[in-house]
Amino acid sequence: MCSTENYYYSMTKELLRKEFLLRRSVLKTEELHVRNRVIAERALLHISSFSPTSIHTFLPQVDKHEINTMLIIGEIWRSLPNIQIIAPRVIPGTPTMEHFVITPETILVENKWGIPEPEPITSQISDIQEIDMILVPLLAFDINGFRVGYGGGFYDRFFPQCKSSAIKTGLSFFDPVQEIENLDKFDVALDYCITPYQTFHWRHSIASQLSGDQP
Ligand SMILES: Nc1nc2c(c(=O)[nH]1)N(C=O)[C@@H](CNc1ccc(C(=O)N[C@@H](CCC(=O)O)C(=O)O)cc1)CN2
Ligand SMILES: Nc1ncnc2c1ncn2[C@@H]1O[C@H](COP(=O)(O)OP(=O)(O)OP(=O)(O)O)[C@@H](O)[C@H]1O
Repeated sequence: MCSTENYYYSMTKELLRKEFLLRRSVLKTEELHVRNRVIAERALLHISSFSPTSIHTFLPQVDKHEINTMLIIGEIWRSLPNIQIIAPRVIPGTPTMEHFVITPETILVENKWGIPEPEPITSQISDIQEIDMILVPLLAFDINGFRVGYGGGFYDRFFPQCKSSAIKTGLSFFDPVQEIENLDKFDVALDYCITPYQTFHWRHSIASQLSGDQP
């Protein structure tokens, strides 16, 4: 796919949230379908290239036009069954997530924002130190790998709990912006970001871009 939507500007997190929530909300069903499919294909190639044993992923709010990670999860369950999938649950009233192993049998319940989460009593709690790769939700990201989410700070609290070798891979329907103006000391940069157009890579803090065909 080719992008005609490059954003060469610098904005605050608050403005980026508004702008990219809007851009996401106006994507038509067919466009969402195509972008989701291409991102899932790229993500599966990316995953295969690292042979992780354990992947953490958000569970999507598809009606809010989040990236449909169920396409990725379903394919892993079908063709890479040895990979353990872990999904988060927000501990109500806190800025913290807990994390559960999910299988096709896992009972999911919606939290107060409508986000599907593993039911905590019947699901198996996971060991965060086992996670090899994290598929990270975002609204916008910049060319240095910093991201903007819904503003809860959940992922910036979660990343330092993970082992340092865990690969943080963002998923985005859109290209990066030039700069997020108001980063703070808690912001943790991504290692990779997969868009429908290319896979960005910042491992070892060298901002580089892989060509479109590479995982
Ligand atoms: N699918 C999914 N799961 C995820 C995340 C995500 O981005 N996507 N999160 C990523 O961190 C965490 C949830 N983060 C959230 C942070 C703030 C608000 C929030 O403040 N919501 C507003 C309403 C937002 C709206 O619907 O426009 C509110 O409660 O007023 C919601 C979720 C954990 N699980
Ligand atoms: N590890 C942390 N310890 C304390 N405060 C934190 C930490 N991480 C983030 N915060 C604070 O949480 C608030 C929200 O952070 P930010 O705006 O970066 O959220 P976000 O990355 O958009 O949200 P999310 O990670 O949930 O998608 C900010 O005030 C930030 O300083």
